[in-house]
Amino acid sequence: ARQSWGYQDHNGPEVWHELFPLANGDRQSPIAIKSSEVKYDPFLRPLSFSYDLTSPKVILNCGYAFSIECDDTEDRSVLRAGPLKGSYRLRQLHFHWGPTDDYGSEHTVDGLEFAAELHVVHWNSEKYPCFVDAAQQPDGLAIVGVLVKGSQVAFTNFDPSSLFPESLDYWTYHGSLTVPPLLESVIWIVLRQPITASSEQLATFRSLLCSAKGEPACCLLSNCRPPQPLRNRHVRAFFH
Ligand SMILES: CCOC(=O)CCc1ccc(S(N)(=O)=O)cc1
Ligand SMILES: [Zn+2]
Repeated sequence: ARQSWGYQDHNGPEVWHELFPLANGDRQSPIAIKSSEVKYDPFLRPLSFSYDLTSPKVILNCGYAFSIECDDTEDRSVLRAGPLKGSYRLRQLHFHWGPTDDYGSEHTVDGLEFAAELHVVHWNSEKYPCFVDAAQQPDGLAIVGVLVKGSQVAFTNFDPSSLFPESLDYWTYHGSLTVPPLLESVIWIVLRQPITASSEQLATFRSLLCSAKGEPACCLLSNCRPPQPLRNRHVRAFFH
């Protein structure tokens, strides 16, 4: 089916509310993180993850990005601890980027926009039977956001933690999917330290097509949603 929404003027983030009223919800993502306004929470624990190299199955164009889809029929690749209660099962990972290396991340830090952003998506497999059910619940999903800045980088394996920076310091807040259906079911864990990608890698992101087969080729030059109102939310920091 043709995508009802996208990132162009006629179907982009500014008009998503017409089809998805949750766009104006009270826990939307991404947000602009202001490090002076975050609050250190001593009860937050370090992140704990264990990823099985055989979990990733396919890489595909999901319309709003390219995503690496994982086998989530059993608890082989999970994220635990951090701000979470229980364990969250790896579902997929994907990136967001912009039309140039100057911006493209979804979360911003102190007004700083990064070249891109990696999202590693997990669902609460202790409380819910599947991803789609979990995606409807306020504590259903846990997504690790990794900021990507432009430059040279080498990474060689599928293990998502190979894309994590050396420091696992993070901010956390309650938010939503950043693309329709914009479900407000996400506990966001945004790592403070960015990773790096080369300009060529970022240009390759932009070569992904958002047009359907047989249609004139149209490149997905940008797939980042701007920051949304914080409303009545606090961002907590794992680090001082
Ligand atoms: C219930 C069906 O919902 C989906 O398929 C959503 C998939 C989906 C997962 C995560 C994200 S993000 N950018 O917030 O990490 C967006 C979309
Ligand atoms: Zn995403």
